[in-house]
Amino acid sequence: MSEQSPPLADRVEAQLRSVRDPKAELSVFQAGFVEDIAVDGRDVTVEADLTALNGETATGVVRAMLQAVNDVDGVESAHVERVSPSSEGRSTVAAFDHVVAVASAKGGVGKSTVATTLAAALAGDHDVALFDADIHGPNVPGLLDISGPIHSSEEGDPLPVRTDGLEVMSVGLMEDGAPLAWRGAMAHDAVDDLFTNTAWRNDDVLVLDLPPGTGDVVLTTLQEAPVDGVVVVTTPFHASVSDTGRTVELFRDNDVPVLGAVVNMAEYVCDCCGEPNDLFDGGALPELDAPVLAELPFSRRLQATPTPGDVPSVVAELGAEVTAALETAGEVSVPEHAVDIRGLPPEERKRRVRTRFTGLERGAAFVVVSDRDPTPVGAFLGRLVDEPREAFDPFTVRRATPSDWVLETVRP
Ligand SMILES: Nc1ncnc2c1ncn2[C@@H]1O[C@H](COP(=O)(O)OP(=O)(O)OP(=O)(O)O)[C@@H](O)[C@H]1O
Repeated sequence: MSEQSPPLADRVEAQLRSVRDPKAELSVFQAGFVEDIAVDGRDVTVEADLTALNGETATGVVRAMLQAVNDVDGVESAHVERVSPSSEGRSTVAAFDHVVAVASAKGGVGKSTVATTLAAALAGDHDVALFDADIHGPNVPGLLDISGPIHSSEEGDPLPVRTDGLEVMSVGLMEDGAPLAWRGAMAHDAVDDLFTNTAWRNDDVLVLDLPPGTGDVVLTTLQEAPVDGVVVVTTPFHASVSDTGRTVELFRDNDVPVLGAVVNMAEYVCDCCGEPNDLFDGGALPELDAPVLAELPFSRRLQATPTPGDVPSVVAELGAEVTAALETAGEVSVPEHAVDIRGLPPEERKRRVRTRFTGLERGAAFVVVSDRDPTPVGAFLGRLVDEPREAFDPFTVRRATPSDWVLETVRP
């Protein structure tokens, strides 16, 4: 605060405490909006960072602040200057403890609804950020009832919009609605730029709302970002579940761990009689090779703007399931007979593989768990038993987590 005229500055500050953040019911100080109060004679300038508020709300808060300052005895002129915060102390994607992506095989199944309500559920216990990577249909701002523009920090980094402690970034927050007109590389570069440079303050969990489908943008994002796992959203409709099954397979083939599935619009509970009704009459559904994390009903409550930390119980349960899945997503279950060479020096890796493999009977299963791609181990195994690589059948290598690979074969 300025050193000039402390008594007037104190009175201005006291008066400003009556101005509230209309969304959070906090004073503008508690909400962290007031950066500085400068008093020059009878002129007062309040510096305020209102980047967390949408345009209309911010204008209302500025008006209320001006009114409050003007009401203070001794003030001749009042000004409110909007300032940008600094990126200092903020982090980028790499800083998050967990990154969870929400995907769907097709559009319109409720992917963005699941992403936003999941973020709101997790926000009860964590500092959560939500990134809307859906270039052509960025629905997240609408679902959360927030709007842009996106502000930049003093360093020029894009700042997320804050709503009840949840941080949100979306191309849909850009002022002129440009994303809808973007195509291909331009759109991809814009999202990439936002994804890489957004200066987050929250750093526990980042929820990523992916575009629908399994196009290049989706796969590249999943492979480039430090994603712990994906939640896939489907409706309980035969074709939707089959498509989702293929999506799960594709993610696994591309080394993306799948945390589980959300079956959305599972049933509709009648407002009048409370009777649950199926919305889709598809008979028996195909098996999904992923655990079902939640079955969400079709409900008007799920169409309403979610409140971070205060979500319907079915969504809170989804949050708990995802939290539990994230805890184990970084772990790979090592079969008892596997050779675990993670973290070992090169010579020790070779020694363990040699000892175990040469001790096996023909036809016995052999499994290696490694912290790097163990494909070259195939040639080493061949030399050990003087067999060509083709003699190893089956021979599979899969990336079980972002940092664990599993090699499975049989001694020829
Ligand atoms: N469980 C539900 N109960 C009631 N309405 C729902 C539910 N899930 C989704 N909706 C509604 O369905 C519409 C589409 O949902 P949403 O935008 O989440 O789908 P999406 O899969 O993200 O779509 P897109 O493919 O456009 O990204 C929205 O109006 C949303 O409010």
